[in-house]
Amino acid sequence: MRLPDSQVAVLEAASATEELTIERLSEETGLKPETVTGAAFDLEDAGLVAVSTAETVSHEVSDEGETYAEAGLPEVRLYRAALSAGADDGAVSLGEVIGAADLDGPEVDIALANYARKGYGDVDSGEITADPDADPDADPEATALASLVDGEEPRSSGSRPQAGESVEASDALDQLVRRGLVDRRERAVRSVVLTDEGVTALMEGVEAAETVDRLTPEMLASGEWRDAEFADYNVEADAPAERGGKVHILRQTAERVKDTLVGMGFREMDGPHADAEFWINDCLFMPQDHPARTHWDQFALDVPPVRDIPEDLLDRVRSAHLEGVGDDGQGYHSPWTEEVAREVDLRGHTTSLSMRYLSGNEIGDLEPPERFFSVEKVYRNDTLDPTHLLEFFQIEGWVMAEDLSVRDLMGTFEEFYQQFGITDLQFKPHYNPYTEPSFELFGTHPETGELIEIGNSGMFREEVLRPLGVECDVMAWGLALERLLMLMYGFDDIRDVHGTLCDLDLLRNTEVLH
Ligand SMILES: N[C@@H](Cc1ccccc1)C(=O)O
Repeated sequence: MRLPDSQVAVLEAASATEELTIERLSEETGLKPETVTGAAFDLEDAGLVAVSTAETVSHEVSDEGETYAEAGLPEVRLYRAALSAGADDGAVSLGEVIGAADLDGPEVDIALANYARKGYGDVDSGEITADPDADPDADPEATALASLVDGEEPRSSGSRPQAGESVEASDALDQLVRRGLVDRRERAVRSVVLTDEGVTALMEGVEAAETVDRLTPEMLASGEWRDAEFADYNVEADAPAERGGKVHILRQTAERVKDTLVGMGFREMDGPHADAEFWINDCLFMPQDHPARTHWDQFALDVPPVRDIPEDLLDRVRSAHLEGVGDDGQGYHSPWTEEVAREVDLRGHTTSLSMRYLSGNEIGDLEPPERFFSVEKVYRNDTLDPTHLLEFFQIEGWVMAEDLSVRDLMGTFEEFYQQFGITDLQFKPHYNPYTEPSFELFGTHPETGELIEIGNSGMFREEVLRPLGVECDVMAWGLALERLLMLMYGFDDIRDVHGTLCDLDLLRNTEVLH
């Protein structure tokens, strides 16, 4: 890494374990404090050091304070002289004592102003008395002044006493400030510590760039700027990354899927997430004792049963289950009750929406040709693993037309997936209670090369279509949006995009192209 000299010097002088003040770094680098501060902030911008600021108060003895520290405070000198003159026994002449104390000019007023205040004695009508119990050696102001002159800070901050410091010492210091014997300075002390990145940079090696990256007041003052070679302004330098909010890639891809299907002439379906088992299962000719209907697979809700199921449709579906459809149709020889049909589950697939639309229940009776889709959430009580969550987005779709064949179904998938760059679809014969024939769809994972199941499909059977009142053919499917995403972006664990384990970099950096 190449950095301007001052930054290299500060980086090398800084510690990873101890915060060093600008002053200390200035001593160590031989650079001016302002230069160190500027370099420290630049290094902080680059993430190599952290700069912290503490407000501190310091005290400095003024010239007058220095004089008194040496000669004694005027009031103390007055007291000693008064004692020598016997003022502890009775009032003596003030003039004499002042002369003996060697006070002149303003010192006289200062001595008199502080003498009585500090309990050394009284001054009245040209005479002075001294309190024999007063102890000039213990004068708090003199003590505080002496320790400041010795370079000790009697206290560290503020005008209030700090822990471990007497009120007396704090008051004494305030008095000294008020008397102009001590100057109080409040300032911000900045400290610098290396960050992990800074340590890494040092280990990898930093070099001083020969060029100057900024004009400083010192360079202007010294004329050094005339010979300096200035670094080019680097418009490609890394700027701090700004991350705004972003629509989740799953949502973005869902939108793209919707656009694609709309482009293929489909209309969107909409409907309840919690629905009657009737729409989720019974219309689909799933026997009421079908394993996927148990609560192991679908989430059952403990809510009142659904009432508004069209009676005639209910009768036709019941009859399909019990007696079958058509002259040689066979129903299931298993029990079927309306109570079960009216129970409410979280939908395990959005084929419930297809049933609602195909039955004419949503937007009235439909005439072929028709195409509908939805990209919506479904819920299953699956065991969590890299390809299963308790909920996922299903791309539901169907085409209603005269004389449809499996070729139409395959051709539709090829056209759809091609728009997402997936051209190696494989079809496997499958079984669904509601479609015949049925196919599972597979795609190859771009990273692992594994075949991944991406959907399920088929031609709805008579037992489904006749009770719904549909006379022509309907081909249909349910595809997993998350699996499509896996093939598009190459991640191999669904939990990378969903939930607490999600891969934030993947979510931040993946571009969904429309
Ligand atoms: N409902 C099926 C998908 C599907 C829909 C329509 C016809 C065929 C299959 C599933 O969830 O897997």
